Amino acid sequence: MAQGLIEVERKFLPGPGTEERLQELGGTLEHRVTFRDTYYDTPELSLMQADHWLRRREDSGWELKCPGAAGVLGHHTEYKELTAEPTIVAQLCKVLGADGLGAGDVAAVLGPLGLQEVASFVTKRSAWKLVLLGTDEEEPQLRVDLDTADFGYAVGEVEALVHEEAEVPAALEKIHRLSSMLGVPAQETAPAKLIVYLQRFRPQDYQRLLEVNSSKQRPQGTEDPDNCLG
Ligand SMILES: Cc1ncc(C[n+]2csc(CCOP(=O)(O)OP(=O)(O)OP(=O)(O)O)c2C)c(N)n1
Ligand SMILES: [Mg+2]
Repeated sequence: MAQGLIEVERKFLPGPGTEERLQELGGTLEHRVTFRDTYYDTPELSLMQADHWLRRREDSGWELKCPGAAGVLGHHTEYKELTAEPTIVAQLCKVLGADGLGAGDVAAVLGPLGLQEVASFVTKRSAWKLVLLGTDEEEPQLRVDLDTADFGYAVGEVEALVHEEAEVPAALEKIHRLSSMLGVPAQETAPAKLIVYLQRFRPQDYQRLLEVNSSKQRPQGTEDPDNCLG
């Protein structure tokens, strides 16, 4: 993927008819693929607490997702995806307040930055692409990924990749239109696979993240219907 693209996405819970509906809407199945993701963080989850998500995806390398202008907003998220290792290292040092580690390989700074594996799981994905009828055929084309993780959680995402913030509103409009055509209830949110993994297998870490997010997002004494962990 090109460096620094903005991923705008909305997650949903797929049903048994989702693939058929995608076909009816003119979607084409690009591929079915299986991959392992391993996520890294400090023991205190300093990266996740700062809404940064570092992972190595088998066969495609390192990636750091950093919040875009909106981060998590209502039912959609907006993240920059960094894939060039020197850029990832520079951003890790910035977020973790470390200096003088140079701009080398990510693997070489894991130890010095105190980063260790926090989650690892395999995903089976069917990847679809689709151009909505009635829109110009220019980018952003929409992508729909239907994922099933090896710990039994299935989640879908409608996604557009754009180059700059100015393109985000149009991408969002298309994402919401397609979500509705797929029968996704307007208020539905679905947690990321990693979040469900933490909830099931590292409940204390999950709780820690929840607390940090609640205190960041919620004015004192109000409800939290839209916690950003989904
Ligand atoms: C509703 C909601 N979604 C995501 C986040 C942030 N977040 C949680 S885990 C996480 C990292 C994993 O992102 P995700 O899109 O779930 O991964 P995946 O679909 O496997 O990778 P892709 O192939 O799309 O790059 C993020 C950004 C959040 N706080 N709230
Ligand atoms: Mg995603």
